[in-house]
Amino acid sequence: MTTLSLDHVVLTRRGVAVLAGIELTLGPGRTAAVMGRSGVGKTTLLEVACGLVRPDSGAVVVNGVRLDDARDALRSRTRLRDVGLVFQRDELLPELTIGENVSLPLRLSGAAAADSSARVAEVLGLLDIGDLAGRGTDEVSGGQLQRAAIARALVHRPALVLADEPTAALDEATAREAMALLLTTASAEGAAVLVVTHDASVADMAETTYSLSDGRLTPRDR
Ligand SMILES: Nc1ncnc2c1ncn2[C@@H]1O[C@H](COP(=O)(O)OP(=O)(O)OP(=O)(O)O)[C@@H](O)[C@H]1O
Repeated sequence: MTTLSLDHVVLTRRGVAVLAGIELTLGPGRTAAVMGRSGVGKTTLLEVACGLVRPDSGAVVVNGVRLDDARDALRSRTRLRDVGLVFQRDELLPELTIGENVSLPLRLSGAAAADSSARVAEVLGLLDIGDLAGRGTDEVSGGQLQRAAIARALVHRPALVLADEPTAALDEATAREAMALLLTTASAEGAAVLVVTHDASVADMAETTYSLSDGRLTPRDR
């Protein structure tokens, strides 16, 4: 089954066709990156892919659920259950520990505390931050914080992980390390990954890379 399918997706904002016929499919465990200059529509593409924003036309299917014409409740449920999201920064809650932050998607989907803690420990271990569960978000490095954000995106075993400039706040070496961990851990768990970034060295770590311009995706040579 296809994990993410965007079929002729069109979205106009303020008279500009930000997405002008996007075609993209990703299967389980596959990874893709989208590059493009600032304001070209990369974040918008992710918002449409997770059902947060409805396109004007075209079909968006995530893990077998058609989102573009689904009711709000189904779009929210699908996003909670089937999608993991990673952003650039400032996304972990400072009043919770690293472990508590990572457990949130599980707790929100109703998992029992005991089941959650075993899975949280597992996924923190996969990202090599198993010893940081009890720390506050201000007691770890930027790279460790981003690993925790990746752990949180993966903890509920989503079919699809969407990442918006996930390494932009990190130095080059830490960025590559975090991106490699995101791609390998997600793929090993069978999740498809779509990353948007302006950083070619980060994008090139995905199996396929595209450029977004004038509302369209074109495969990028590398
Ligand atoms: N909620 C909104 N309402 C109207 N226009 C918006 C909205 N969000 C974004 N836009 C516009 O849509 C276009 C695409 O924005 P988007 O954030 O997707 O770009 P981006 O490629 O992610 O940019 P950056 O790399 O700077 O984050 C921009 O022209 C932006 O001003």
